[in-house]
Amino acid sequence: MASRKKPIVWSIAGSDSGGGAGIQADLATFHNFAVHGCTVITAITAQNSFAVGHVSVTPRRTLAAQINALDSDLPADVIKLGMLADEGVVSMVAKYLEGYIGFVVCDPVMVSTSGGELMATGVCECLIEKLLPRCDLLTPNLSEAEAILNRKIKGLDEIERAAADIVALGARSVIITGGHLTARNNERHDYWTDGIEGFWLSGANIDTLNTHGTGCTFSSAIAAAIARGYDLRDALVIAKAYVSQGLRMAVQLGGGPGPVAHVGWPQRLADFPSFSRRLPALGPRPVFPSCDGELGLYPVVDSADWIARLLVCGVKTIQLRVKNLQGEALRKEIQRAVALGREYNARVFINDFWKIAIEEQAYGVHLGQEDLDVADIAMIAKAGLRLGVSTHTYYEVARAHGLRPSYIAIGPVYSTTSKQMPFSPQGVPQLRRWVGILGGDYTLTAIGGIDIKRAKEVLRTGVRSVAMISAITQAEDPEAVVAELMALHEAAAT
Ligand SMILES: Cc1ncc(COP(=O)(O)OP(=O)(O)O)c(N)n1
Ligand SMILES: Cc1ncsc1CCOP(=O)(O)O
Repeated sequence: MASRKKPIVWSIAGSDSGGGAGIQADLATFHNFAVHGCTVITAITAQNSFAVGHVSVTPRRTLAAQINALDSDLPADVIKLGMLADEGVVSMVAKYLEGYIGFVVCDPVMVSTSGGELMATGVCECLIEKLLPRCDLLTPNLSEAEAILNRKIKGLDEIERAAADIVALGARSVIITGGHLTARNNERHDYWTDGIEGFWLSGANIDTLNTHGTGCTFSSAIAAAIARGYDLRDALVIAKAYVSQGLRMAVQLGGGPGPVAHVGWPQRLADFPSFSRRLPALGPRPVFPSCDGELGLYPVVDSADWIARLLVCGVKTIQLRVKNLQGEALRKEIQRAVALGREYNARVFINDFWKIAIEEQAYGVHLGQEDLDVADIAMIAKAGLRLGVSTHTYYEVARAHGLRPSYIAIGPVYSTTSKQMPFSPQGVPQLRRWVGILGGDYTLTAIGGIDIKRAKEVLRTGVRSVAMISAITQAEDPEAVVAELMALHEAAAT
């Protein structure tokens, strides 16, 4: 028998006869994420787009039989919890989870979009006491967060406190979704925290009445992405993009709010959220100048001598990436690099040292994700420097997108020996996907393990720039390699 490769996700939730939410939305989502969905149906609801007419909670024996049937044959990689209806269901699920070691996402479903009660009174306390401590992630909307905390949350400014308080009740982490909170800068903002770290995901404010199944779809998309091996932060970004896409494409099917659409992996940048550590300020973001066209071949080198050597060859984009100089020696190296850039009319980016780059009026700076924690981004923009940002994952792209930089670097495409990397190579298919999502809005460059042979396949993805260290700096004849690489870039551009 073939071994199983497809991850299994269970949905323990209620059936929505209208097909827009509950188990039905979860299975549609699992299908789009190419995971196998198993179901434990906690209740049968008779509902349409107007109202929940009837709720029949699954008898205990039937509930237990479903769990046992799956547990013995189709064990879950991830479990998603939705409508848990009453205390008996919550208790039985909590008991099962005591022995379960996988990831648990809980959407604390309380009220349907049409206003119908989906959780009996008093069950919330039971959920907090018995289930919260076993939830890796809770995904309440505003009213669910208020019910859990038993207090009103008065707006975006109170969300961080509320999320921390929910974590203090026992959940490992929480994301409060912002669909019912006021929009800011025409975006909706979700906040995640595990009580130590926190971040905001801000996505387009989509004006639609067809929001039925949003919470179910969001939580099941997170569960599916985790089962597919994504880190939680990536899973949140992907799931938010999936829901935004679903809201944008949703159509009204009955007389009331229509269901969120389930139309595959998100593809459009407009659906992707941006990621930021703080709630985005009101008003416009800092603006960075463009790179004046495609970057082309982009050597990353560790000295001004290398810059001089490669600019003579006609290279038009280059980065000074110095790791072993400081003080006056560092400043002198940067000054020389900037002067060479002016002399050869080339784009010289300075890695890491953004303050000196500003003082020396460099063409641009390149920052990694850790640098973003400490750099004064507004100051770089105000000084008129270009900004390039490294990205390795979905959430890092979401973070870069929040800054609207001059270019985004995507890597590592292949494994690299030039830098210790906590990330697996993204591969050419994922690079192609990034080109599809980002290419219309951002100047891009691909980096990591690329040599002449690989550059051909990398350029075939549509990316118009390849950044490299070792293939150039460790070549026997760097000038010849650069000439060949520049020719490849030119051919790809025509
Ligand atoms: C074009 C380009 N892409 C990525 C990087 C990596 O930058 P960073 O993440 O800051 O890591 P270090 O270069 O500092 O090791 C880069 N330098 N250039
Ligand atoms: C700095 C950096 N960031 C992502 S991959 C990488 C190293 C690229 O070096 P090489 O081209 O030698 O693989």
